[in-house]
Order: sequence, then C-alpha cells, then structure tokens
Amino acid sequence: SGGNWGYDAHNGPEQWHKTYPIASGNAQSPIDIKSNEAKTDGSLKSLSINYSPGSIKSIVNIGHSFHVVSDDKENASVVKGGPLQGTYHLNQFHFHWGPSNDFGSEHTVNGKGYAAELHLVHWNSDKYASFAEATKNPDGCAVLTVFLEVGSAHPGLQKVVEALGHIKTKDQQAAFTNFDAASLLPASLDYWTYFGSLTHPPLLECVTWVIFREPIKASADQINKFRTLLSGGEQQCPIVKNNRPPQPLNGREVKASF
Ligand SMILES: CCCCNCc1ccc(S(N)(=O)=O)cc1
Ligand SMILES: [Zn+2]
Repeated sequence: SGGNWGYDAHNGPEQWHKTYPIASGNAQSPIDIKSNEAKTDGSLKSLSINYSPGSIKSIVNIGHSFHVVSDDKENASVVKGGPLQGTYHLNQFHFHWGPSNDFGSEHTVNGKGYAAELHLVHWNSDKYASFAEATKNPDGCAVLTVFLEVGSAHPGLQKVVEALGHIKTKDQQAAFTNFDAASLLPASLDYWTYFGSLTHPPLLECVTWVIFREPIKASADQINKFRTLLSGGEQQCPIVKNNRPPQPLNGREVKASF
C-alpha cells in the first residue's frame, strides 16, 4: 500500500527502490536539463492551456506536501497541443521545495536548482477511466512545470499561501475555489519536454513532462510559508523538503519548443 516513504534519510529517495523497484527504472524523473543538448523541435505545436477558475475546489495537506485539487470530471481545465496527443485534464497542482531557497526544485537546468517547483498534474481522461489507470500508461499523464525563483511576491500565489493556514496538519483540507491556475504560468510558454515518471512513489513512468524555461518570481516569505505545513504523525514536524534529486537520463532526448 502507500507505505511510509518520505524524504528523510531513513525513508527518502535513496531508500525508495527497496519498496518501489521502478525507482531504478530507465525513465525516472526529475532530471537535470542540459540546455545545449536539448534539440529544438520545430514540429512541436504550441501548448493550448485552458484553465477555468470554477474547476478548482479544495486544498489539502497530504503530509509530505499539499495539493490544490481540481474537479477533473468537467471539461473545464485542460491542456492540449505541444507534445501531447489528445486532451489532458487538470487533476491537481502542488509544489516542491527544500529547507532553504537556494535549492528546492526537483528538475535542475545546467545543474542549477531553483527555490521551488510547481507541478500542474493532468491526465488523459478521454482515454482512461481514472487517474490511477492513467498512471499505468506511458501516455497517461502530463505535468506542466514552473520554476519559482526568489523575487517580488507573486499575487496569484498569495491566495494559495493564505489558504495554508487552514491546512496546517496532515489530512486537513479546506475549500479553495475560484482560483485561476493560469495566474501561476510565466509570460513565455517556451518549454522543454521529455518522457519520465512521477517524482515520488509509486514513481510510475507515465508522464510527459513540459517544463517552462521562464521561472515565476515568489517572495522568500511566500516560499517560507510552505515550510510551516506540518507533516502529521505523532511529532508534528514541519515539511521542510520534498524534492527528489535528478535521476539518470539513460539516453532519453529532451526537446525544446524554442
Ligand atoms: C495511482 C495513484 C498515484 C498517486 N500519485 C500521484 C502523483 C502525482 C504527481 C506526482 S509529480 N510530483 O510527479 O507531479 C507524483 C505523484
Ligand atoms: Zn510534483
């Protein structure tokens, strides 16, 4: 079942392969993006991202992170085009961060880590009956990824940060509605794309990754608020890190849209 994996030395990324052998698979994520090895692919279509604020429903503390949950049954918040075949529906979005702002992202670019990383998680609900089923297929999921760097406070992110106060402990959830997830996207939609996996257990190799080159800015205080979430269990300890280190590329090709 879910097991007690985490991000500490005793249950973290270096241990996951014992319970989830695919952790040592050939198409694991995240990766380090070597920009000069990425191949510009002129045949890549532009991305079509249509998010409806009405599909955002709630925010939940899941113990090692928090999710902003989208109602993926409606056709409301979808992405298509780019490297994708078909329509992918927004299931949830979440962030990854570390103990300090100098490195909290999962993907890196030419060895550089960002303060944090946003994952907008979609699945091909035209083709598969559930998210769980989609995760068993190579074309099941698509994750749009935005790097966060420290700068001025992000107005859209502030609404998420303020909601964290209502979900301090594991399994707590709160209504979170009418949020425009598109406000978290950078101005430029230039992206890298490659095939990989979920970045924590079950680590299934079912993700078309779309990583925007341009980061968004968030204030140190906003990112710090992520670390005030508590991870549940007997001793309520703060969630100070939830980022997996980059994994071997194993000959995979990273394409660039630009
Ligand atoms: C079968 C149920 C799978 C649950 N797992 C979800 C999940 C979603 C996104 C990511 S991430 N961090 O790659 O975007 C990891 C794990
Ligand atoms: Zn993630």
